[in-house]
Amino acid sequence: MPVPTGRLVDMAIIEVEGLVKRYGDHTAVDGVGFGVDEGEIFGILGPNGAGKTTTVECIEGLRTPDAGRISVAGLHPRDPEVRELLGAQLQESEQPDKLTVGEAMQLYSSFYRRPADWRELVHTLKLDDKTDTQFRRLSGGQKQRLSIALALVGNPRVAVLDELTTGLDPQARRDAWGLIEAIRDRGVTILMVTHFMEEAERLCDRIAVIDTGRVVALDTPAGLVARVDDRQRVRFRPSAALDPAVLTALPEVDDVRQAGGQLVVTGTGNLLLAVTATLAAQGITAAGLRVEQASLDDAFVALTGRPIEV
Ligand SMILES: Nc1ncnc2c1ncn2[C@@H]1O[C@H](COP(=O)(O)OP(=O)(O)OP(=O)(O)O)[C@@H](O)[C@H]1O
Repeated sequence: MPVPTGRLVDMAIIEVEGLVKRYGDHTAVDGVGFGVDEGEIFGILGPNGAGKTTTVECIEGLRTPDAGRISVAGLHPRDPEVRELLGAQLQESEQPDKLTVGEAMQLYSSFYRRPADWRELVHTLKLDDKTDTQFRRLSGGQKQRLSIALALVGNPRVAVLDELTTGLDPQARRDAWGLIEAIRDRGVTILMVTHFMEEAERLCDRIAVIDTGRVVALDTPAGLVARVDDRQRVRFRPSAALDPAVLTALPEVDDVRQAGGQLVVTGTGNLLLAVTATLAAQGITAAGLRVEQASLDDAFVALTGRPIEV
């Protein structure tokens, strides 16, 4: 009898097939499927309300799917063993106000058979000097770091991070990215939910783009961008007010966005010529005109028909 091969059989630590979850009449997750390989950082990227959190909550065993199949290391999400091998950082992870960092770490350690050394984790997450600090006195970045430490205290094989960097300032976000990479380097597989393109592009080995409850693409960041390789972006400051409809009417143009005082026009073909000719016909000059290559943002627009909204 042939031995089954292929990534899903050999390597996927999380397998999701045909996942459906409804809330009343609303189908929040509509047939989602993907496999997460051991050791990778796998991103679920999509706009607000796309069904990302619902998907990961089903994987974490927190919600019961209406249809489909999920396995975590070959186990059902509700299998008690999954609690030992999957560490979840929840989107809004609050702790009792008066609980200190050290108390929270000790409490969560007690839930697991083989907990990590919590003091070492606190050190890795740069919370050493906060072990006696109450939760309510932590900054936003410190609370986020504590939530990662709590997700890792059970020594999981898989960490699920949901919108970990939302609400953080740019420096704290970059620090969190470094931490996520450090966690992966410890051999932990990471499933992360994000709606930040830059974050997905920088961290993820592969990304499932989810829109209105469906996976619209699954690829490496470079693979997603390559799908829209012929796409370009023209950026400029118009010398006078310009109705974006004049540009969106052009066959070369897919999207026009205002970014500060600039217009950002995305499209294909001879986009630059089409835009500059239209501006000239309107008697408008374009200051600081730049042409840029496709990015993950463009791939997202191409895949979903609209920019991601944060
Ligand atoms: N408990 C619930 N009851 C009813 N509707 C819900 C519930 N949880 C989520 N929804 C709806 O299901 C859809 C998907 O929500 P979900 O939180 O999974 O999306 P998301 O992609 O994670 O978005 P966000 O980034 O805003 O968290 C949304 O329309 C949301 O309003």
